[in-house]
Amino acid sequence: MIELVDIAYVRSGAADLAGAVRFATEVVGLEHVDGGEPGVAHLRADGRHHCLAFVEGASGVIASAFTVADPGALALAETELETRGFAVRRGDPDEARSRRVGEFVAFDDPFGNRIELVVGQQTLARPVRYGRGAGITEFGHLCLDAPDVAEAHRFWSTTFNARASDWIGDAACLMRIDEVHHKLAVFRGDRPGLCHVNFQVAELDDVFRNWHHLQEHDVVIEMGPGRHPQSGAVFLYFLGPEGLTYEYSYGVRRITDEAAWRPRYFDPAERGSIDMWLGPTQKPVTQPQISSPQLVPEGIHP
Ligand SMILES: CC(C)c1ccc(C(=O)O)c(O)c1O
Ligand SMILES: [Fe+2]
Repeated sequence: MIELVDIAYVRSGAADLAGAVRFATEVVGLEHVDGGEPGVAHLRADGRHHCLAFVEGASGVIASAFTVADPGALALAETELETRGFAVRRGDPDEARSRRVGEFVAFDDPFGNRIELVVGQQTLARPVRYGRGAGITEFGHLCLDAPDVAEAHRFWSTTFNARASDWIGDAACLMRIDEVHHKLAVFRGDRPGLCHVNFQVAELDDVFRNWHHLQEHDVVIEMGPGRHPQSGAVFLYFLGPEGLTYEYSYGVRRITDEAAWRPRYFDPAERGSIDMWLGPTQKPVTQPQISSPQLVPEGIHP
């Protein structure tokens, strides 16, 4: 079994790179870390060098990345995935540099979501220079689409150390890799893609201040403010450029007594199963996976 230590980043294609960066900084509140790399923009939320990278090109998610402990663990993960029949590709040094990691490997999950496993993700020592005072404290979780959520859970919990924290019937599974209620979620969707990226905020007030800010900037609010009964977090989902859905949330549960926790099964048909405040709910817009069937380096897709 491969041990995921943390989430690392999401890498997304942006047809309008400047527009995607403007939104991520001025509206969402992330920092643009100027790496002097033409066509690539890195956005920072916490100690990580970046948790979101936009790459100029077709819109769509390129990869979602997780950290493993060290180069030895990465080599073992590579072998383990190959043994399980996955095609695995080692990133080359230029690609690793662009991701600000020491090494990485890429593979597709059984549903076609491109996943990268990384080691040596760069940390920046200086405080984050947030684009605005949204109250962001950290990159909270990422949510992928898959047509069969139970099968996705089986994959993530047998190949990796992900554990189901809660289920929303066959519509979604929220999985933890540490004490945080979930750092990975899977939502039922016909095609592979990124359902949303989540940023935690410091205070309940931040969620509501951000709600007003988004409305003043004519941003499409997809859901919320509301409260998820699963993590207990107060949430707000909104749609950014390039079809990327962002979520702010405050107050996510921590599961500190691992042995005592039992996943709960919420009925998606019950009003309140997604929002305890009974607001209107809908599936967030998914950013489709850019198809790269051959696991070849970026830029040389046939
Ligand atoms: C609607 C999605 C899958 C969802 C459900 C619950 C939580 C939570 O408990 O925090 C989320 O963050 C979600 O994204
Ligand atoms: Fe979420």
